[in-house]
Amino acid sequence: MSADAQRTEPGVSVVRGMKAAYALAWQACPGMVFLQLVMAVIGGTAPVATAWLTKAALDELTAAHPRTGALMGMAAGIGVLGIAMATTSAVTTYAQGRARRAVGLLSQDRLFDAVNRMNGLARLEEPRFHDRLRLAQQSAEHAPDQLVQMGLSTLQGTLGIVGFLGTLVAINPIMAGVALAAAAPAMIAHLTLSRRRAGLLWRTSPGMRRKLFYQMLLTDLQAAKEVRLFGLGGFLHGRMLTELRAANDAEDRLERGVVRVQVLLAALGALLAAGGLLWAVYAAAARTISIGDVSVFIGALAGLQSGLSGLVQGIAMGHQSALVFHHYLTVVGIEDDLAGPARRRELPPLAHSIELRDVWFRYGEDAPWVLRGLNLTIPHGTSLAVVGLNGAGKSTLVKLLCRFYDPERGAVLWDGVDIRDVPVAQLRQRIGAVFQDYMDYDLTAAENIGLGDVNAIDDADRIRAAAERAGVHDTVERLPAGYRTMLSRLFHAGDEEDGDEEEAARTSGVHLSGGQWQRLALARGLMRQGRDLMILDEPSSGLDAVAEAAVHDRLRELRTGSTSVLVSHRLSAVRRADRIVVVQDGRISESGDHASLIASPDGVYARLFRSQAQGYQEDPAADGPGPQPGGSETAPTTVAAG
Ligand SMILES: Nc1ncnc2c1ncn2[C@@H]1O[C@H](COP(=O)(O)OP(=O)(O)OP(=O)(O)O)[C@@H](O)[C@H]1O
Repeated sequence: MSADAQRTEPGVSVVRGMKAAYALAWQACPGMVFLQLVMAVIGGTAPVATAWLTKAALDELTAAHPRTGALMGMAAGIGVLGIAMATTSAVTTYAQGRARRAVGLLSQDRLFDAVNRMNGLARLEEPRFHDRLRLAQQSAEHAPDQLVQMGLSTLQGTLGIVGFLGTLVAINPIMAGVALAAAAPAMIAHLTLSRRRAGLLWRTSPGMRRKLFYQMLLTDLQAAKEVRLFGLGGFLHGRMLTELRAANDAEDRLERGVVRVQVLLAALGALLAAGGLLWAVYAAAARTISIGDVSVFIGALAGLQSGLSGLVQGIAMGHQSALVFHHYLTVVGIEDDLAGPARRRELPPLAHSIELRDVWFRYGEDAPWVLRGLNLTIPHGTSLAVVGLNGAGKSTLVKLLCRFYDPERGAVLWDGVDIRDVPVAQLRQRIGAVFQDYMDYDLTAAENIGLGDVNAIDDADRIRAAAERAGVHDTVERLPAGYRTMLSRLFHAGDEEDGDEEEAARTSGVHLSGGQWQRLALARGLMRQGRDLMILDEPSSGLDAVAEAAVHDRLRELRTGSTSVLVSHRLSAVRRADRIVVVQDGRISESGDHASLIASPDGVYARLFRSQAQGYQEDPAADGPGPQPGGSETAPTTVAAG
């Protein structure tokens, strides 16, 4: 086995995995697990009883004076056992299906409960976490069921094996010992292979996620424009196949090893069976055993061999499932990526100020510092605007205010209380926000707004008021079904089973423009109006000039007297904030109101303001002599949108 395959599963406890999977199955559906247990006992004992009854019947038949009554009884017994064995399979399949569905539901519930328990963003940014989550999802669906099946087939197999083994020992103990010993190498080989398979799943997981990513790009509506215009289809398709081929190659290599092992084991089993048959024929000819003995011996040897082989394969499969189930257990047991409070405190309604005190932050131990000892105070009831060049750290500052990450050094204080000491949910209850990278939800227009305060998702008046404040009410009203319109071309509104296709067509398939989506996001943020802190990170970048001016006028009214942070590159939007700060080199480099900042001509703010203002002034070159003859060959025609 490659060292890598071993390395992928450090410290995995198979026993722990099995125990947890059994507990999960039992909690999800005890009745069906018990039914499977009963069926396993019947399935394990019936073949042995059939073999013995067959022997007795054959011996009776070859006896000097066969008793008809006894023979009929034995034949009836064999028939009943046959019916029992035939029906167990159907009942087991039913019980298995119900248990699998119940386990799937419970395990997915626990898995996503654990994902929701993570309050920060850091873990979701770890590729390895996504690899683990993918395997956790897969194994949550299958592993408990596979482990239950393994347990039951082990029980069933063991019962059969004990019966057949006892039979063989009675007739030929040496043959029994040999058959048993032959199972040991098979067990070792299968366990090794199952460990390698689990290791392979872990190692190919990044590639399989990349494959899913390329697949998603090939079918995603949002990506479709670039994919088609830049002709990326073939490129992405090729990359997808490369990932798939790499995973297939690794699997093929493993399967070649598996086939070698299986051929060897099958040859060993056939040799053993042939040896047993030869011995039985020889012994019967020599009259040391009866014809019935030959029958039961052959049946018992075949039964023992197939029982042992099934047992070994079942254990190996369970072993592999337990190894993969380890990913599920890891995710379910995962700790919040934000540290718990050193001393828990309640968060008071904001009365004085929010302060970032000597905040140092970077996105990873090897990543460069984004904030380097930043100090900033946001007094209660004032509006603050944050400006700076791309990558200066403005959005990072906002993310620290929402406690999506904790500073590496320094603290964020809310009326003097370190926000690490209060429950995260309490902090976020007090904050309203519109993010730069807001979401477009494939839901109805009302839901897209109502999600801003999920408790009020059915409150039509509040949703409408938020839409009006964001200047999107008229747009929504004009949609085919108003606020009930589904903003998606991927899903229908409501239940398709209702059969109201006309209504479905009316409420589905509407797609908004970029600016309209942004105003919906703004309305969503405004559902939380009246919270202690309002954060607006580029809330108007996609709006047309008229809408932007109108939105900012409204936002200014809303922000008056409340505490707000506005991040924007549009300096026309920030100029009326109570205070403007410039983030540069991880610190606040300038601070003041518009007039005082513009008065320092060499300052970053003044330079940014001048360059934006110049952009709106007349461009002398535009009034020049116009295109020269032949110039159209070199000058491309451009169409600007947005
Ligand atoms: N999740 C992240 N993981 C790693 N680095 C990040 C992450 N988010 C941002 N960064 C880095 O942190 C720095 C600051 O990013 P941030 O988004 O805060 O800048 P910004 O001032 O808001 O920029 P912009 O004006 O372009 O929106 C950038 O160098 C960026 O590459």
